[in-house]
Amino acid sequence: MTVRLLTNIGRLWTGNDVFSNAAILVHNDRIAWVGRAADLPQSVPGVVDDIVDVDHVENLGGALVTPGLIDAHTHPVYAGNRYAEMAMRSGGSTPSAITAAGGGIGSTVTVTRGTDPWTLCNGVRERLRAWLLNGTTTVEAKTGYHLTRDGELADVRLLRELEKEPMMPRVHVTFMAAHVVPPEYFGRQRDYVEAVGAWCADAAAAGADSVDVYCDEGHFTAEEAHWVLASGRSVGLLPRVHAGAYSRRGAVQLAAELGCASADLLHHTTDEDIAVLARYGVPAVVCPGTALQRGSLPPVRRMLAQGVTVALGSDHNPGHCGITSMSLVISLAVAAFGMSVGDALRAATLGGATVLGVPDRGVLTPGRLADIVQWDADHEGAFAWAFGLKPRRVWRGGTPVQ
Ligand SMILES: N=CN[C@@H](CCC(=O)O)C(=O)O
Repeated sequence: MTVRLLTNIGRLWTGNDVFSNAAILVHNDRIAWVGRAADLPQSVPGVVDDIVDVDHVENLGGALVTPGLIDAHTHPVYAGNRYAEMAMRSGGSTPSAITAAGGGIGSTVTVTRGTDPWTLCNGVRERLRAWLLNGTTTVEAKTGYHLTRDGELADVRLLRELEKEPMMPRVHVTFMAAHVVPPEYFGRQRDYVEAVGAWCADAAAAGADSVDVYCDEGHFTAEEAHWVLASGRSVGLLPRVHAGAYSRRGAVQLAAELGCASADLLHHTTDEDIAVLARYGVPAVVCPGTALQRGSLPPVRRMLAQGVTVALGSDHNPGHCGITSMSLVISLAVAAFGMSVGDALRAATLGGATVLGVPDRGVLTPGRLADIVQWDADHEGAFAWAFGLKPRRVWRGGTPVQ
């Protein structure tokens, strides 16, 4: 049993309250008490009889403290890179020109399939570690670059195994074999959709938490997405959907119909879509890094105004965006989506916890996980200023990350 007191916190942004001159008492992996240091009780029943007897006292030097950040949308299981494709796109090349030059998602599928598991594992480990060191204590991570039954299931297991290692964030594993149609199924898209539906039970058994489908032009129709998501839901996976990244193809309505845990990206979203999200309580995951890359921004302020729960994601993937810093994502959300710092920080903490169905985190209150970040600043406004505010220290479940 370990009791840890974090004290001399200049500004504590808990997600529910803001305290100045604050302290946090941590008992094992959970928060035991938070508040103004002046109100710290002498004893906390079941935790410590006398506050002078805590095992560790850490002076945070007047810094800003927040909950550990949560990245609600990433694609980290891949090998290789597509830097040349990024350069082409920046120079105005069309998606068909990029594909003709050997780029696109299919090229990552080829490289990932040809990479040995050890090398793939090392790459994913490095990425996940970067998230944690940047202050993100929970990462949603999708499969989707093997697109074979065995490869996708190995990806699920890889993520589950990596999460157990030291220096890793918590991982929410999403099975996304329905990313694109792989080459061996060209001309047989329906067969692939049915195969993926059947693989969902294996993915759940391998440890996946969610199932996701890319419902968009050049990917899957709403009817195909329905098949896969309903299959996943029937075996206990949380359904989520890539909706409106390039075009509106009925994904928002589908998300409402299936009670999806999230509709993601949402660049092409009308007021009617927003009303559907609000009415059916479907949270939105928005990703400023890739929205800026594509030059089409989701109407986030209108979503918030209509009461839609918003979470933020990096949308880290090999083809568009290498961000592993949610503090940078917060800066971009403020600058590009016009979110207030408070709304963006909430979307990167409580919003993510809501979307991932993990009520044990995202807010610093007694009983929640002690996933905590001390930042190199004394006010949360620094997130808007810094474009990549750095953590000074991160605790995962009460344990300092070295
Ligand atoms: N967000 C998900 N997938 C990306 C593609 C990923 C890639 O290009 O590898 C997309 O939006 O297109």
